[in-house]
Amino acid sequence: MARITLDKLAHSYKPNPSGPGDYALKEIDHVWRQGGAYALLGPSGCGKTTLLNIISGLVTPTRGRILFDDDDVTGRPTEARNIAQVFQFPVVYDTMTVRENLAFPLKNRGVARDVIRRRVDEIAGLLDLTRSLDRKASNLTADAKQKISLGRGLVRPDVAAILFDEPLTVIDPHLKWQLRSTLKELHRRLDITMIYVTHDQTEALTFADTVVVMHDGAVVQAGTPDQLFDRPAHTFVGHFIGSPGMNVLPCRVDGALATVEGHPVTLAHAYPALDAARVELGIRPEFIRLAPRGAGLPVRVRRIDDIGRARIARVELGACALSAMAPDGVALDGDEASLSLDPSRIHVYADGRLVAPAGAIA
Ligand SMILES: Nc1ncnc2c1ncn2[C@@H]1O[C@H](COP(=O)(O)OP(=O)(O)OP(=O)(O)O)[C@@H](O)[C@H]1O
Repeated sequence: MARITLDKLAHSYKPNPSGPGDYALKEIDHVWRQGGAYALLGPSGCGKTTLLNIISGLVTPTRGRILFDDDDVTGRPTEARNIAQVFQFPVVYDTMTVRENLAFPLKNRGVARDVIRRRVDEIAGLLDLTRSLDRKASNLTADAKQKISLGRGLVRPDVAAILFDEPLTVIDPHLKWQLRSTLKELHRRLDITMIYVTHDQTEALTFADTVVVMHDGAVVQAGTPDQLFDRPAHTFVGHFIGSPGMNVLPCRVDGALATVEGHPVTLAHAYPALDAARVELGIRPEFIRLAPRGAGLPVRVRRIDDIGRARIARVELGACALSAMAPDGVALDGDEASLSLDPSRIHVYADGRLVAPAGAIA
């Protein structure tokens, strides 16, 4: 069990990187606390697997260090790092029984037989594999095989961390929900640092206490699911998290007044003068209400989507497309309507980064 520190870590797959564009991972400083349940979330190609491979020792970083507690493991191979890994696709020994597969990592380390039996029974119970324990792994479904892989990752109680790389990819959709809850429960019981890589926000938000969001080779925010929703540190986070994501509207800001497409928008705070190429206002659809034409920002309604738990209006404010909540029973006259924005939920971004109001403590 360990705290994992990334110290000025950067990685390029090119032999002679010259600029930031040559780096799959830009410089990262981050601490994964002992016992934390983390998700590493981001779109395809943002550098998640590269970072995971650096933590596990499969890739040696171009620059920087990786520490397990105070121990510098940067140059050490995977076998010397005491890490368990679960990959996208099952890694099981087909000729062994499920019990033998689960016992393998413990047997390899000379753990006593009765301890192995107890631990294997416990993990099999948690993963609902008890009835299959004496069956050969070769005869099982892909779901069951991936559960064995999960079990092999979880069976050692002394690992520094368990790394999961999109572990539910092959799992049947109706089982995914159940397995995510099982993993969360296992994390509570086992007190092991877990890092779970995914591009799926639902998986990240249900599994993790802390979600680390990556974009274009950099960590743009690490926070609780609520923090990511309430105060996205970057427009990418606002847009990537949420369904639909945060609206991001080009604007001008002058003190406590923003101007969007020529219309004034009152802010809850005054902002300092912003010296940025791009100034934007961010607000989630949940904090914008659609109303019949009248007071508020004048918009044109393109369509209304019923997403089950709510109705989302897709509207245009001048050249800006945005989404807003359409309250039940709202009756519109033609396609013209108005929007009211909750000022306390509006954020201001300069070149993609969240700006603190004037006088606020960052
Ligand atoms: N072995 C490699 N050699 C060269 N470039 C690589 C290698 N592995 C990854 N890359 C590049 O590094 C960048 C980050 O890739 P990485 O696989 O870490 O992203 P990811 O977020 O895990 O994406 P995915 O979810 O698609 O696996 C991408 O531009 C990718 O093309």
